[in-house]
Amino acid sequence: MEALLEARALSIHFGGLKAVEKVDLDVREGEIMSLIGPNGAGKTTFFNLVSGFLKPTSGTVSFDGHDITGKEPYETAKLGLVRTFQKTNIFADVTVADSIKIGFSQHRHANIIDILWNGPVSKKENIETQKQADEILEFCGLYDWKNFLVKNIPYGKQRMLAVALALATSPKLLLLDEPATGLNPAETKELIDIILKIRNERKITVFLIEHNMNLVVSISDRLAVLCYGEKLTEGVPSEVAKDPRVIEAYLGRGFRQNVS
Ligand SMILES: Nc1ncnc2c1ncn2[C@@H]1O[C@H](COP(=O)(O)OP(=O)(O)OP(=O)(O)O)[C@@H](O)[C@H]1O
Repeated sequence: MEALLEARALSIHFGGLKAVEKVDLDVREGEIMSLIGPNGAGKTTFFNLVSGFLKPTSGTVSFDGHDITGKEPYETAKLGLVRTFQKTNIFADVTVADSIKIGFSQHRHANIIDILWNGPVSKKENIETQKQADEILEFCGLYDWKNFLVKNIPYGKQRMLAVALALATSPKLLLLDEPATGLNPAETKELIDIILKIRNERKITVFLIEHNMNLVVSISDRLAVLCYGEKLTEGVPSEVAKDPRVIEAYLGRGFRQNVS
């Protein structure tokens, strides 16, 4: 499998703090890869670096054959690298259906006159957008909530909406930052099924940060482990779980029990 995302010697220092230090990491096309590590290990900072929300102190990032080092988030998103955030950052006062339609708007071809007068290109696109929006809502288990205001749907559904919004942009690589945070067991199970479908049916590569070890181990093809900004190791979950350095990093956090 080819690497879709390649970080090489990627570093960022905040004053004296080496938040990410010389990390080499590949995410291969078609895989589900997880980035794990104790609190403060540098996981979110690493996501911010590869998605353009932070500029590296040194090192490079390439995505789908493009050097994206230091590029802005909208530029990486245009190339197909799209992320969600730990906290939901979605519009609260629009309906679920409308927020998804906003996600599709970047793909429209109708010009402004055509849109204002609902001309033939706009009409066709509206029908198409409606169809695609319904399909994504169905895919993410949100169809029954489509006419609710975002602020009135359960928290777990808001988290799924963030995933649906990212999917609406047709990404090649989806970065999910702690998608299971705050979800109950039933919602977590639903999330696992949806992540697997995103990769298996939509063929989208998934790279996630997650503290829920049962989730990580059950869906990931490979794991990379960060600790104090450095990559400790990477590999298939069963191997990583046996690595003494990983056990040491997680000592007292129940990592081994969760994966055996
Ligand atoms: N903008 C910033 N300025 C200064 N320090 C920062 C900044 N962003 C992150 N840090 C520090 O960098 C380190 C790594 O933080 P980061 O949030 O990436 O860790 P994490 O592995 O995602 O942690 P968690 O699992 O708790 O979310 C922490 O010590 C954090 O305080």
